[in-house]
Amino acid sequence: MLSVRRYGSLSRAFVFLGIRHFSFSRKQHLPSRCAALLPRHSGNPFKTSFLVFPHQTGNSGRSSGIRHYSSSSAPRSVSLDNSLFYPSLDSLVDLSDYLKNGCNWREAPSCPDYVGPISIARTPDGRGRGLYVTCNVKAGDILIMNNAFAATYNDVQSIELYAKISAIVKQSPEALRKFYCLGGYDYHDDMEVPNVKLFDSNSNYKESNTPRDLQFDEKRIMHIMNVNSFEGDLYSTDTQQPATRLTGVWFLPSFINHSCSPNSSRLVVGEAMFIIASRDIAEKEEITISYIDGMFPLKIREEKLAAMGYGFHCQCRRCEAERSVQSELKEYSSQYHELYENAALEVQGAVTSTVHTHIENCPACTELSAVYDGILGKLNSLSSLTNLEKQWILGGYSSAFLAKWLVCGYASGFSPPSDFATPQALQLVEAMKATVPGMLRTLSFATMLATAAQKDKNQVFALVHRLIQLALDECIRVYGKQKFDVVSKLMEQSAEFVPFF
Ligand SMILES: C[S@@+](CC[C@H](N)C(=O)[O-])C[C@H]1O[C@@H](n2cnc3c(N)ncnc32)[C@H](O)[C@@H]1O
Repeated sequence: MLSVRRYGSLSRAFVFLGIRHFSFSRKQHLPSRCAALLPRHSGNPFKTSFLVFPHQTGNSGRSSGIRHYSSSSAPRSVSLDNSLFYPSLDSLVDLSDYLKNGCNWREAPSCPDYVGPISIARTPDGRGRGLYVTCNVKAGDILIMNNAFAATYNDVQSIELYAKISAIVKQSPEALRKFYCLGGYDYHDDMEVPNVKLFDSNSNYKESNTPRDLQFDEKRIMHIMNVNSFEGDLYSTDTQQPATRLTGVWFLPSFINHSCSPNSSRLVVGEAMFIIASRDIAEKEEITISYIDGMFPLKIREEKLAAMGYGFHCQCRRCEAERSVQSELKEYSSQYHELYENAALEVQGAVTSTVHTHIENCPACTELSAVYDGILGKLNSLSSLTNLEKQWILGGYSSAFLAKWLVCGYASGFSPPSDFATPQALQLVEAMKATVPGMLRTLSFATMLATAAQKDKNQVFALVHRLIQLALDECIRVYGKQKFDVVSKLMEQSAEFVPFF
């Protein structure tokens, strides 16, 4: 079955095909969500037999930005960066079978707790405490594997979660002590910075000055739970089964602050949360995750964060850069805002329909595509922004491109492929990776493009190669470094996911 979720008052439809992957975010406490089931699409035309990798000889064609490829400049043979495939997790836990078999949460392996090179420290700018890396780490490195302190299933109101937490902390002063370390009560007053080892079950760390006589305080516990819980959907490989919603509190991930251009991603395996570096992170840099789906323009991101009830105004570099040109982008931002929901419904219709939907019947997708072209032109003319800042803004408008691209793709059965794997599409993959790395949506888009491009013998080789590299690279940012056969299977599976929702 294809499950469709409507997202609170914004009525945004979220469609997942394949029912294999999960989405996981900070728990949203304000609007309630309901789930509905729709008939399953008769088949995914994007799913194809998977990529043949180019010969691994000669020079790498890896390039750093948005490029135009001409057949004369295209290298005829390339090598792939083998470091993308090395398994660094093997000694801790082997996720290979779980990942290759479609991430069925009911078959998730048990994962040990693991605390990587991290420390907790106060942020310099009033965001409370944060997590920092204590050495340079590489994209794909696992920073944390943390089993849930408490977790519940399909517990929309978190009533069971509260009961579970209460029972644990009433029984164990140690658990109460750790729980009270999380922010959420008397928040900005003399907030303690606990030693990270307190949360490392593999450490013998003992506190020298353990606070005494901590009292069970219902309000405080509820508040901490609300500020720190995550929720998301888990899927089984039985496509008739609706998603199961997991809600829980994980200690160390609770110290991670939000950024709209984060450097880490989350992966949930059973009840264990993995925090994976989704970029290279330098020693002493703060670890950040996105509490929301960050692939939206500023105004929508602000709305989403406000809806979560945290009450903070994001001042990350991406938000500040976008605010600095808000007046120049206003027209596009408002049009995007107006059109997005209808475009989402049109894409949803195209994906679920058993007959091909034509783009002429999708006015919102068509108009949104013009908004994308407009924003692209505007960004090119803005000299006050760096290339990276432009990519951040473009990444936020990615759905404006993807809506029409997907409808046309579904209508044509993805033929001829050269129509779809264009330098402009590649440019967007690069922007999405630069904006929120480690997103399944980007992996899926890059994989579809690479698969399509590869089918066309006339396609410029450098473009195909670059797309494959981007997809491989995104795969380790979503799932951590895995063996080559696992990465290959994950990429194949990712093509079943609709890269829009
Ligand atoms: C899950 S906690 C993160 C850890 C928290 N800083 C602490 O010291 O416990 C979420 C809270 O951190 C703060 N926070 C997280 N990201 C922020 C950001 N980008 N800007 C301002 N405050 C932020 C907000 O107060 C939010 O309610």
